[in-house]
Amino acid sequence: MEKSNGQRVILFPLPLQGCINPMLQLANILHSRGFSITVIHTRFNAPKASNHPLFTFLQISDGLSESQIKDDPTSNVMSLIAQINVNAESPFRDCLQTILSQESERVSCLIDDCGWLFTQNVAESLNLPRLVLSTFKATFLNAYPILPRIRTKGYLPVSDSKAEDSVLEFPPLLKRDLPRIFGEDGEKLDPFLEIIVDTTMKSSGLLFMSCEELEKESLNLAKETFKVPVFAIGPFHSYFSASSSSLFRQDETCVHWLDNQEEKSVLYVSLGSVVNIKETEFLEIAWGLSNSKQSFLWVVRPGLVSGAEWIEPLSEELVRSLEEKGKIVKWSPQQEVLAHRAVGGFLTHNGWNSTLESICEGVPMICLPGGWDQMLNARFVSDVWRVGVHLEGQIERREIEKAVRLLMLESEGEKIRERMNVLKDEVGRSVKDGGSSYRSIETLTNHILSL
Ligand SMILES: O=c1ccn([C@@H]2O[C@H](COP(=O)(O)OP(=O)(O)O[C@H]3O[C@H](CO)[C@@H](O)[C@H](O)[C@H]3O)[C@@H](O)[C@H]2O)c(=O)[nH]1
Repeated sequence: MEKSNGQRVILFPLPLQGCINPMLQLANILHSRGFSITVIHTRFNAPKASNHPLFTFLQISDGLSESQIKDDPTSNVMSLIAQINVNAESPFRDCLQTILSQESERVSCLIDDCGWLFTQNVAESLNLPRLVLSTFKATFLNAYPILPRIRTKGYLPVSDSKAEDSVLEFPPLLKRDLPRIFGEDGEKLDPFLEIIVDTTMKSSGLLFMSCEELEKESLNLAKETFKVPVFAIGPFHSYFSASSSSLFRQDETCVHWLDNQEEKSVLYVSLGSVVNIKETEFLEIAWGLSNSKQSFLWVVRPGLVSGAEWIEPLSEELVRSLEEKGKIVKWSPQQEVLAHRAVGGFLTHNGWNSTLESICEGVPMICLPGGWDQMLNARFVSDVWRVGVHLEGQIERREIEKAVRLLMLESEGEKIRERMNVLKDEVGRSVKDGGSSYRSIETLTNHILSL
């Protein structure tokens, strides 16, 4: 850490793994620039304070009952976040007020997730500047003001003949991606989107875990759309690993298992912390992996398969065949896995963190997005950067086997890998001394000090 600058920043992540990881990376970045850090967090999905001894952690009530928390909370993330957004406002205000009245250091600002709906009002009422962290790609947040229009424009439902058409308002999205962005009750999103756009425009700045090398135009557009200073400060994964903020116990045995595998021979498979799949889809993935005859490390998060505790839908015969070439774990130290010399591909749901981590480690992808921003990230991976193969939603054993073999064995896979190495180097330069994100962090530091 640089010498303390005598100022404190308060951070407030949304209680989801994909939002906690970038917020704690931001905490590390700011701490290295001399800021003291306080993290306010809910009881649900509380980060492990003991992994971050340099920061102060304060827990507030989220108003969720024990049964709500036990009852697979990821099964409806939207409704969960909506509830916490109501329940946590008053405890958050009390907590912030107490910090401001007791803190000996100057509190320069609050930085919280764009998914919090009440924080801008609370911060304003306490005269505290607020900055917003988007844990999505800038291109996706830029679409928030126009998503309601796209939904009602007549693109939905999407006919087969139009599925491959581009969504002109939202490139590089294809019309076939839209149903999985809006889900069944897309109109319910509108009020949230409106509040997020409004509160972001009232904020003192907008941060992205991204860099100019990945999305210069979108970052410029974000400045125009939200009319606030924009800082692209990532991806800092190689400096501050996301592993330290893992909410689940990471199975370290998979790293020892990887140690015994050949260079770039293993496909890593993980669908992140939120996506749920049907049992039939789970079995298709299992057969696809088994039939591909490639080695794999597969994260099956308890709760991933709807209606199942873990891997019980797999027959003994299928487990035996899977174990010949692969290993299944409940949760992995993902960054360490992606950085391992034995890993040669990543079958992913394209959450923004997983997508960035894969790029940082130069691992080409097979895209199986579940919904929301993942649809857009997957299009960038397959159609724009061309560093992955898109399954186009076909969770079907032959398609999976074909994609795995293409990526891991064929010359087309080799070309994808070469492009990924180029992208990895470009993105890697952004966070090095003098790179675009490095400079953006300097500007951000000065901005915070000037608030
Ligand atoms: O076995 C595992 C699997 C994942 N991870 C980590 O968990 C995070 C997962 O984040 P992400 O890839 O973004 O996926 P989600 O957990 O699904 O993230 C949610 O939040 C993201 C950021 O807002 C969005 O991009 C996603 O669509 C949304 O589902 C990453 O840092 C991974 O390294 C592990 O440590 N071990």
